[in-house]
Amino acid sequence: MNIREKIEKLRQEIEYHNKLYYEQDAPEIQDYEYDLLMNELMDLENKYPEHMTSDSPSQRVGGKALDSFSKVSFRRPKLSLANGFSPEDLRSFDNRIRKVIQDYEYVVEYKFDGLTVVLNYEDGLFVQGATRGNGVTGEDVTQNLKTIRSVPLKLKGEDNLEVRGEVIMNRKDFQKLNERREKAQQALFANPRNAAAGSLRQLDPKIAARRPLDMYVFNVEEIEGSFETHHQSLDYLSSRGFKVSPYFICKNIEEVIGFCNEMNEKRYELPFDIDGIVIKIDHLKTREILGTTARNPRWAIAYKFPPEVKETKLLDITIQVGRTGSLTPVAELEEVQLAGTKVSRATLHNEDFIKDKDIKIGDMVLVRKAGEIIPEVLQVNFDKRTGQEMPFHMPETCPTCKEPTFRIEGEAARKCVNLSCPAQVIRRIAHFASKNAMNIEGLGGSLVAKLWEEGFVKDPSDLYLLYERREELTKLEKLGEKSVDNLLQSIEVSKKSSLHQLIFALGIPYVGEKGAKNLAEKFDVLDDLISAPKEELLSVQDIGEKMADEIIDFFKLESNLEFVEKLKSLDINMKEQKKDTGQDLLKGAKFVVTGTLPSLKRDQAKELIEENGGKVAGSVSKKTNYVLAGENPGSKYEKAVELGIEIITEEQFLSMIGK
Ligand SMILES: NC(=O)c1ccc[n+]([C@@H]2O[C@H](COP(=O)([O-])OP(=O)(O)OC[C@H]3O[C@@H](n4cnc5c(N)ncnc54)[C@H](O)[C@@H]3O)[C@@H](O)[C@H]2O)c1
Ligand SMILES: [Zn+2]
Repeated sequence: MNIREKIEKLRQEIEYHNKLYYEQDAPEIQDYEYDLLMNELMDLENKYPEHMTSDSPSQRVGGKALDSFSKVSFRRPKLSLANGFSPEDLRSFDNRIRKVIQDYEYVVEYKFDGLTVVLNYEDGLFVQGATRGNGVTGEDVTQNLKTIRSVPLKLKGEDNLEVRGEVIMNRKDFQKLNERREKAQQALFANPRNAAAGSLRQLDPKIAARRPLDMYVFNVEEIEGSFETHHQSLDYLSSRGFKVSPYFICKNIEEVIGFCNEMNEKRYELPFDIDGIVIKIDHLKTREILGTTARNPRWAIAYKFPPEVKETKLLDITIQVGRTGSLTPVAELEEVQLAGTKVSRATLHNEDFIKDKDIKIGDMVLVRKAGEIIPEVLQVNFDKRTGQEMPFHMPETCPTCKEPTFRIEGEAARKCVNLSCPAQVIRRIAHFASKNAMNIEGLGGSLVAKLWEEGFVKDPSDLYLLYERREELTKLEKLGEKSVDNLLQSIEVSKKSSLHQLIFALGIPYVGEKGAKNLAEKFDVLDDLISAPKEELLSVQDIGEKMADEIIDFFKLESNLEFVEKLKSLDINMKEQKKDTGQDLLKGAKFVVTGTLPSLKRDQAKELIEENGGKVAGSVSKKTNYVLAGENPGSKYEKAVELGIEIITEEQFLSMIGK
């Protein structure tokens, strides 16, 4: 790979994670790992400025504002902060400032791990609040913000001002919310930050109102009148009724570093998550002298805490059998507090990992919270070896079904290939019922295990016969009449799930949610997928060799085909319900809506476009077919003229769709 390709690959990887984090509030990797990727990119771009592009993720802030919300344009861009990861980083930040000025003080604040919002007040009344979006355009979440008790609706005073702050969820509230969701068998939030972001960006304010959100303000963005220092402005906000970020004044960078180290130890004593400390120049005139780059102010830096690592004893290694039969070794640990929660188990990935790291039972090991929920063992502390530790070997037979296990050439995992292995069957059924698969509410792992143990289900298709045994079910421990009826009801409803849900539910190895969607787009009925030759599979978006082979192997198995036939006989939907888009008058046409239309609200115009099979984009590009423009259309209009894209009025638009 040459440098340009390497940079491009990093950018794509970062864009992928940006989408998950900013648009879906569901990251796959830990922030720390993301920050490492971003740093690598910025280093390469610094070293090879000839490969710098203005659309690189290193040059932009945040994600994109979703179309489902009204947009808010900011008068001044909402910048991000430069990051530092070590005392050295902080000292070089300080040196850069010292080259320009010599006399200054720092204010340090917690770096709240939540979602940035910008609030506007007119004559002391809260009028509008928005997420940061991409820093230039945010999402209007005023209604949801109004449900947060720490957001003052009326200030003590009739100010016109704009403030910036962070919406967060306190850790205790987060735990309670997840407990409730677990009971209701709903997907859990990975951490308080995602829970806060997901809640604030709910389309239904009633749902947002039920989520325990909190907010801290940390900056005055605009105000009539002026302050000398940042900390005075915070005191002022406090006097106006805002809940303001606590701050501490530091005389020099060594004091700052001391504070960062102290807070790194004590961060979990706070009721909310912080992911670092923000260090800012206090004097506002000094800030002006230092100025900003495209992305960050030069007068501030965010010190990010390293992920917490703890040492503990590895008591034992047990084996978990997954849905596809993979055996995963699990570390059973002496309980430790890690990242604010109690941890007593961690993943050891596979047998190569254990061998490479020379991990033995009885070792003292270092553990870290990786990914989002599951902690991992990093390494052994060899200094503490006593010689009493026991080597570990993966079992030759499956711990659940006792059948022999195998390791396939080129794969890391040892597998139990017995398709009727109870551990696998239970996990397969739970997967089949899960939210993004057939979405059978109320049917989680523990209930599936119980149904299996009591002989109610042997494979997922048996779920659809449960109604015949309603009486028996109501006698099961902890399952009253009401919950049995609810369960049967949601099983019935699940029969109508879309084809892509069904494909995902089948649990074909490597075919995730996205793959299933792409497949369902290409093959309208399941039988077409089953009989598709490899070339045809390869022509589907994002389906590569490996996935194509897995799909073919899956449908080669007689038992899988029988399973599909059984589902058919039970009346399970096998077709993709294409959204009924009326007459498809605008099929595939890409629209951008701009300006104030004479009669339609922007959302209404969007709805009409989509109902008729068209697509709506937020910005004008070469791919745009029509720009629907009203009064005061602004820069999108100019762009359309520049690119020679057809500009239409509301009247013309309405006649296109026959109205
Ligand atoms: N895990 C992932 O996949 C993924 C993907 C994208 C981004 N991220 C994470 O998102 C972050 C990047 O987002 P970012 O652009 O918001 O930058 P940032 O987190 O590096 O820092 C800037 C933000 O800090 C916030 N902040 C909190 N307390 C503050 C205070 N007291 N004063 C000033 N600002 C304060 C503000 O919202 C500000 O926008 C990184 O932490 C990154 O790791 C993670
Ligand atoms: Zn087994």
